[in-house]
Amino acid sequence: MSAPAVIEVSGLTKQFVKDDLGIVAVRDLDLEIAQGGFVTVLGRSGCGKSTVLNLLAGLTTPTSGTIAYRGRPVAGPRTEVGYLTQSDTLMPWRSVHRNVELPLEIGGVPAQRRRERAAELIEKVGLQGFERHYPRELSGGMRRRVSLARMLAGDPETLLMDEPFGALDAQLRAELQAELLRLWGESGQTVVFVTHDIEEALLLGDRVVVLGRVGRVVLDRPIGLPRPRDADELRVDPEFVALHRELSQALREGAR
Ligand SMILES: Nc1ncnc2c1ncn2[C@@H]1O[C@H](COP(=O)(O)OP(=O)(O)OP(=O)(O)O)[C@@H](O)[C@H]1O
Repeated sequence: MSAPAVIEVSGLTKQFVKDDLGIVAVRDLDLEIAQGGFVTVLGRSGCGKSTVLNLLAGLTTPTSGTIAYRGRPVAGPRTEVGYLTQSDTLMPWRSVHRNVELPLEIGGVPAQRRRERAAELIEKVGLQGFERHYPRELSGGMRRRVSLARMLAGDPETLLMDEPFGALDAQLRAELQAELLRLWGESGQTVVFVTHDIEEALLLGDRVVVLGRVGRVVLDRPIGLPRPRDADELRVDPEFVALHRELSQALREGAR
């Protein structure tokens, strides 16, 4: 039996108004995200990926269409859903440690447990030694990692991630991808991961949804590559090469 849908999107349209002109960012999108899946959403810049995630997170409302989370209409942000946005949302007046602790503080977790959990997560994202630094004292990549740790601190059942590793160097990206997969494998969390990188989409996802202009689904296919997936080995794997070609073709088609 297939896993129940956590997110169900139907006929989703989002139009922005700028200088009296309507800009359609997403038109008539249908999408179901099954519980426990790792879905990568692949698309070129401007195709509406962030808009879709903002809508799924309940940060903006659809112009038309519906979004349901576990069968209930999405009416705003919810604690079960963690969202790692493209832009930096760390609190500048809080140290790394205090930023990571924030969701635990909001959740009423006692101070001692909070400290331990935050320390664990800071280590996981490779930032031990920087606990007392402030966001302005960190590189862009380090700030992304703090944001990742903060999101994980809330222990959300669903993770929405908008190009979380795009700004990182290749080595660190590979390490955090592996860490994310490990966490996902252990937790049964549902992940919707936006990227414009074909290789990343294939390394991570058990399903890839390719979006074209205005969020049109150009391709939606399961990825059966065995795990763990090693980038160096995959690059010479005929199945991976064929998938890479298929996604590349879909991206081109989506741009039309
Ligand atoms: N607040 C807004 N007001 C007006 N137009 C917007 C707004 N947000 C997004 N858009 C427009 O909607 C379209 C989709 O933008 P979106 O940020 O969702 O794309 P994206 O696929 O995430 O791009 P990227 O990969 O570059 O982040 C773009 O044409 C963008 O200009």
